[in-house]
Formats: sequence, C-alpha cells, structure tokens
Amino acid sequence: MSYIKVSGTKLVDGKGEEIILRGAGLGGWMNMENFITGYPGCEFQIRGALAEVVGKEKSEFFFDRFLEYFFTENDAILFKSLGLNCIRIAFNYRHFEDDMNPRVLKTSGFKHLDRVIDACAKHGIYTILDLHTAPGGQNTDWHSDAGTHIANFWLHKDFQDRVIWLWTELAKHYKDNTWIAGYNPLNEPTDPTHTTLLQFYSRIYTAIRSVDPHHALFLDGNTFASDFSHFGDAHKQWENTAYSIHDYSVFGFPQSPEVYVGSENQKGRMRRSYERKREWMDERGLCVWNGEWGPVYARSEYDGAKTDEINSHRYQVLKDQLDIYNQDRLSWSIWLYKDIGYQGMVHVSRSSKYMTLFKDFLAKKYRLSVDAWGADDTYVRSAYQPLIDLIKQEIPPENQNLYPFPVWKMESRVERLARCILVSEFLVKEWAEHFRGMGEKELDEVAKSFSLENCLTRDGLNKILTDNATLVAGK
Ligand SMILES: O[C@@H]1[C@@H](O)[C@H](O[C@@H]2CO[C@@H](O[C@@H]3CO[C@@H](O)[C@H](O)[C@H]3O)[C@H](O)[C@H]2O)OC[C@H]1O
Repeated sequence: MSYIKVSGTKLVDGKGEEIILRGAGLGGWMNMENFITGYPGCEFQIRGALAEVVGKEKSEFFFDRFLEYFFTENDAILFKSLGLNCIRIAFNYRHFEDDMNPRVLKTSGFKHLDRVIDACAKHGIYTILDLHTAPGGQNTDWHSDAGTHIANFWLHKDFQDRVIWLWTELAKHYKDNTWIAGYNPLNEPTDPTHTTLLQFYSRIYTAIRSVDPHHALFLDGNTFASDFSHFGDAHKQWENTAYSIHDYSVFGFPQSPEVYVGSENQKGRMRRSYERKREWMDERGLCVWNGEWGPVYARSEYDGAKTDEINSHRYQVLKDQLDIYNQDRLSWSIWLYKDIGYQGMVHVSRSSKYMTLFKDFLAKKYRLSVDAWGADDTYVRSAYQPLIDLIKQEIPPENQNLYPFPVWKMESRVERLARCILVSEFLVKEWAEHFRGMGEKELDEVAKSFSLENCLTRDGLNKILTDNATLVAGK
C-alpha cells in the first residue's frame, strides 16, 4: 500500500487517483474535554484531582480503562459501516512527555494510539494524527489543556522546541505506516503575532521531513484554523502539504443570530464564511482539508419539548454545509465521533454507570454553563452581564477587542474566562469526589460506560453523513 499524497488541490493514492477523506474527529479520548467527557476544567486538573481522591495507581487504572473502552475494534466496524474512511485522532502531548521530565519520551503513550490506528487500518480506515495540545497551550481555549487563556506556547521558544522534538519522535515511530494519511502537527493555533506560527511550521516541516519524507502534513490556519491571511508565500517551502480550515457555522449553535431555515440568504452567508477561510488556498491552487466542523444538538433533558425542532434546524445546517463541500469535492472530518450527548455521532447512554453517577453534577454544570462550547447561558447571564457592562462603560471601544478577536468578541472572552476557567476550577474537586471509595472493579464499570455497547447512535446525524460520504458534484 502506498502513502496518501497531496497533488495540487487533491489528495491522491499511489496510482495518482483522487482520494477524498471523509470521517470524524476522535476527540475527548487521548485528549479529554469538558463537554465531550463530562468533567469541568481541563484534563490535567481532573487527572490531578482524581489521583488525590483515589490514589495515583487507581487513578491511572481508571484512565487506562477509559482509553481502552472509548474506542475498540467495534467502533471501527461501526464507523466503516457508515461509509466513512478517515478518523482524525486528537491527542494530548502529556501522553508522550511529562512537563517535569521534558524531552524524555513516554513510550506508554503509544499503547492506545497504536492500538486504535491498527484497529482502524484493519477495517480500511485511514487516520490523521492531530496534536491537540502543546506545552504552554497553543491556543486560548480549554482544549489545549493549559488551564489559562494565555497561549504561552507562542511566548516561550522552549515550548516550541519540545514540540519539534516530540513530532520528530512520533514521525520516527509512524514513518512506515501507510494507513496514516498524514500528520496535523498543531490544532487551532492562536498566535497573536501571526508570524511566529509560520516560523514554527517551517521548523516542524524540516524536523518531520528529516525522519519521514513520506507522510502528508495538514497545517491549520491561525486563529482556530480560520485565518491564512498572513501565510503569504510560505507554502512555497512546503511540499506534500494540505491546509486545514475548521468550518464551524454559527447557525449550528445556540448562539445563532436567527433560526436556520436554509434560506438563500442564510446559505449565502454560510458559503461566504467558508470561502473566506479557504481564500488563500484557492488563490494559490492548494489542497484544503476541513479538519473540524459540525453543529451541536439539543438534549431532551435540558431542552425538553423543543429538542426535536431545534435539531431539525441543526440537521439542515449540516446538509447545507455538505452540499457546499460536495461541490468542492472537499475532504472533511466532522467533530465529533463520540461524547456524552452534545455533538457526537455516538454518545454514552444516560442509563450507563457514568451518566447515572454524574446525573446531578452534569445538571449543575449545565446550570452554571461552565462548558463554553455552544453553552446556553440562560441561567447565568444575569451574573456576567454586569461585568460586561462595566467593561463597556470603562474601557474605550478600541481596547475591548483583544486577540483572538474577531473569533472572540469581548463578551465571549469574559464569559469563557469567567465560566470555563474560573468557575470550572471550583468544580474539579467535586467531580473527583464522585469516585471516592471505589475499587478497581467499580472504576472499571464506570470507565466501561464509554464502550460502544453502552452507547447510543445519533441516527439523524449518521444518516446524513452516510448519504454524503462519497457524494461529489462535478464543478
Ligand atoms: O477541541 C475542539 C476544538 O478544536 C474546537 O475549537 C473551537 C473552534 O471554533 C472556535 O470558535 C468558533 C469559530 O467559528 C465561529 O463561526 C463559531 O461560531 C465559533 O464557535 C472556538 O473558539 C474554538 O474553541 O472546539 C470544539 C473543541 O471540542
């Protein structure tokens, strides 16, 4: 079997025939996330808190079991049966390197990553390796697992050097694996200078190529994979490289400015937002990959009788996005394969041990609106509005829009920092306390909630994905 390569605007196989990669992101697994996995704050915080409550050994046991159950061969079989052919695997650098022991490879990190790559390969599914967190945090959000909104990765060369080192080690390990479609070296950078990112990409390109000349690279644009406007002629130094946009449409979220009905006007706005993100590539004939996109869904336990109606609008967003992508023969990876019920193709059943154990806690998280991702802030708006009003009153408008503006407006910055970092931190211990007194048998049962046998499928979403998995329209 041959490697997938980038040829002009296309991905091609060894015979030079076009291959379109369509699949989903395996998030919340080797990089656990608040709304995906159900905890507050960041992964490093809950790992620390659980170790305090049940001890280091049992905590490591729990997380190992969780990693095992979350994706097994059964998941690969289901995924393939839906007609999809690629999984983007998000992973946290901490699986491979300890901050207190930098540049020493933790080979234990390969245990589950190798297993899942092989399970996917066995069932004809390509994988793309996505470094979702970097030391110091490469972006301002919770999913970079930094516990802060300052993306320190861009301020400390040593953090960057460590990622160069790590990718060299990973590329050495995976260089012969042709089922890996490529490497996505850094998820959603937010580099305020816009230029340090380009220097970093040049360095990572050279480092990976020094040990692995074959695999394609998938480089995210700046500002959460939305902005290539500062890339200039940078692509001229990089061969076999595709460029990754993340095409979330605001219409697919509770913050949508209006109900999405698929009017010509709304479809036009959706298309323009997508085209803006890929403009730099289109002007230069470069290959585009949509590495993340997709609506979130209403849940009957929170949204009650309105659930189905809300979701019918979200499915319309999904279909209309896919119509655009089909016209462009676009390769895409929807966010998200599995979670506890907000966005995933598959979700943990509410009757599972984990969901039963955390039922009240999850309801509290919802009331406090601590997960920033698409959160409905109805219950807490009155608490944060005075702070927003105060800033509006006292800070001159030209100082209110701090980077990563325009993706983060002033209001969203206040809410994210206050809820997702500050209030979340107060809940970390409470999450861990749910495990107090548990032995290995019980911990295993809780972790097993994430196995496919304890999950439900989101059939409306999966059917739309299957219907579009191989669809393309000639341009
Ligand atoms: O791990 C993922 C993470 O990669 C993803 O990051 C978010 C991507 O989008 C950013 O905001 C959106 C930008 O486009 C607008 O049209 C949307 O309305 C915005 O929501 C956001 O700040 C990032 O955090 O998010 C999900 C995580 O699980």
